[in-house]
Amino acid sequence: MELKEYWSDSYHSRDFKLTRIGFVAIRFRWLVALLIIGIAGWIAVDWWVLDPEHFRLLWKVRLITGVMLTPLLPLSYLCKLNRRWMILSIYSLLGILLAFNLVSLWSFRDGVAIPVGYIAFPYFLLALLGVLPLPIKSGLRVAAVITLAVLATDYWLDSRSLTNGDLVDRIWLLLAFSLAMIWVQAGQLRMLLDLYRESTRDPLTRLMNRRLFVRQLEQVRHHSSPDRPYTLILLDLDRFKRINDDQGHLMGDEVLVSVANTIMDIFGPEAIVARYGGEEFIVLLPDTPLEQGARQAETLRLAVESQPVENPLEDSEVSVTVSAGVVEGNQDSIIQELLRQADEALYGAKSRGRNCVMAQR
Ligand SMILES: Nc1nc2c(ncn2[C@@H]2O[C@H](COP(=O)(O)OP(=O)(O)OP(=O)(O)O)[C@@H](O)[C@H]2O)c(=O)[nH]1
Repeated sequence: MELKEYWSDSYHSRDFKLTRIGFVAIRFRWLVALLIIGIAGWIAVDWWVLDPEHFRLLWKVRLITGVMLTPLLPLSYLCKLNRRWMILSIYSLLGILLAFNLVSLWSFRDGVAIPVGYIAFPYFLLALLGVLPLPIKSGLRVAAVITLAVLATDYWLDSRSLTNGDLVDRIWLLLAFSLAMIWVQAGQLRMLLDLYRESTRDPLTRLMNRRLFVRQLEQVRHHSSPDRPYTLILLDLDRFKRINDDQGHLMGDEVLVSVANTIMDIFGPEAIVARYGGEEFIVLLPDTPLEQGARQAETLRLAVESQPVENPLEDSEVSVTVSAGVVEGNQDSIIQELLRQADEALYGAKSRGRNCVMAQR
């Protein structure tokens, strides 16, 4: 994982962004549910610990806070749909909890000793938010909002008694808890990204796997229009079994990696390339009509044919060729049907003697 991926989600792929938001939504929902139970349940502790006057006010404050948190539960289902809902949900949670913190501390303005549970609440909140897999930039924003709100509350309520020493002590504690929260959040993010990559990448070629490819294809189909079709190219290495049998599986693997690199070089960053199966690759060219896609497939075929792959173990090289089936899709295409047509076109190319491209409408 690169450093910039820890920093901001603008460096994450669209698919991972959606996956992460889905995880945040689930954890957020659990967090809200636990907070509702915890804040309301704490009434029992208050009944035991507080004098009747404070208890009479604070049980109502706790109940109102619990009621205000409740709409966040259905909101968490919307927050898995896009980032804006997620940000709105998290900051609504912060707003409600910081208001709870303000009102409960204000209720002790008469000089009565504040129970430690109330003093520790913002630090407890920072610790809890560590469960969300947020990038550092988002974590810093959350920490800044909590820190500023807590310092403003302290200043407003304690302005007469807040000495420089107190202030430094509180800032130091908030900083320490904020750093711990960001550290845990970054760890969660890393774990999620590692698992995501493991489950969506082919370990040999590092291309995306079929599962992720089909999801990407569905996205491209969804956003295409009749005047902006897309092209699908299904590629299969010719007589690959022979390479494995004659030169060994290690050389077979070398060939697969080499062809994957050639595909990436020829089609460039706009193309969506995946390892579709053992010696099959698939390329999705958004905004590309069939004729243009077929021309690019032919360029690739020539490139693979002209670049023998060197054997890493001995001083020899092996010639490789590919066959390709090319089809065009639009918004109305059924994904499984499109893939079947591409397979049919590829079969046609193999039947014509291999090392050729077959385009099919
Ligand atoms: N080295 C290596 N071989 C693989 C891998 N995945 C699949 N294969 C091999 O790919 C070969 C595919 O062989 P076939 O399906 O018979 O196809 P082919 O020999 O390419 O023949 P045509 O497709 O008809 O041109 C099999 O021998 C598999 O063992 C892999 O990850 N590494």
